[in-house]
Amino acid sequence: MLQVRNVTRLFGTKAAVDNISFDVAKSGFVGIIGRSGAGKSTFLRMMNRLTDATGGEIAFEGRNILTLQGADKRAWQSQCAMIFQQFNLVPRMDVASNVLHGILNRRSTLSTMFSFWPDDDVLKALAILDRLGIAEQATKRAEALSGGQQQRVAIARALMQDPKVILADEPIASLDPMNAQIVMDTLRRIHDEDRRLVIANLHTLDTARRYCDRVIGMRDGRIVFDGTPEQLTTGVARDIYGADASFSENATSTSIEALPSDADADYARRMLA
Ligand SMILES: Nc1ncnc2c1ncn2[C@@H]1O[C@H](COP(=O)(O)OP(=O)(O)OP(=O)(O)O)[C@@H](O)[C@H]1O
Repeated sequence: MLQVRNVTRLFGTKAAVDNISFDVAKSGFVGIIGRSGAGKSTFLRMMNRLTDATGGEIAFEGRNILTLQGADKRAWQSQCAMIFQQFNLVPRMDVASNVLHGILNRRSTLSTMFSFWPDDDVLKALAILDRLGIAEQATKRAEALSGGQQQRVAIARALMQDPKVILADEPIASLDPMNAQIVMDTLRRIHDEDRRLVIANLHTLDTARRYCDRVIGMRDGRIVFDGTPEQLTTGVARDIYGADASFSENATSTSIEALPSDADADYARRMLA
């Protein structure tokens, strides 16, 4: 399904992503972990063509998406939806319109300028909101919703594109544990029910273990681990994070069961800074 071959992204002389390769044979839920600056976001941004690669190839269903231009590139970006840490909604716009914006580039500028959306599109947006349990929020301004609800609106906007791939860049990093769980459950359900490939950058180990079929660990732009959640032991995690013996699992936890102690929270701040 996906072949990543020797992909590199340089910023000046520094390699943010350094010659990485991996395959995804069939649709799965893949987590990418690593400390801040490891290259996780840069990789997702290259996949979505928000950032150009310096070298390498990313083939999706046999086609190198790194060389696509113009309409082909836009079509790929529509098949490969992206969800961001900060939701990226239009705060003053109502929730349904935010969701409809997922297909903005498929509709004429004039009709979208006057907020004229075909009934079928509106019904589809409402059905997606209903599926994600937030249909009753459809007419509210996005800014009036909680963080967890806003992220579900962002997921709904992504689903509006009917994407084959969902890229989530630290989707729960701004959320409290309860909302983080709701958002991760939502992403997992979308994968399970629709078989869409999900690749999520995650900053917490317990989330990666709990939700992913496969975890890729990045450090200094390179892949230093690629395995199952079971293989992601504390020792392995210590290597990925470049941490010493004082490394604490709870320091990277957002689970409700494992809220960090003050000491762990302090440690986490230092690790993730
Ligand atoms: N536009 C840019 N210009 C220069 N350097 C950049 C740019 N974007 C990223 N970098 C650098 O590339 C490296 C990888 O950054 P990236 O954001 O991909 O890491 P990350 O693992 O996603 O970390 P974080 O979780 O903090 O976003 C970092 O050293 C970062 O400073």
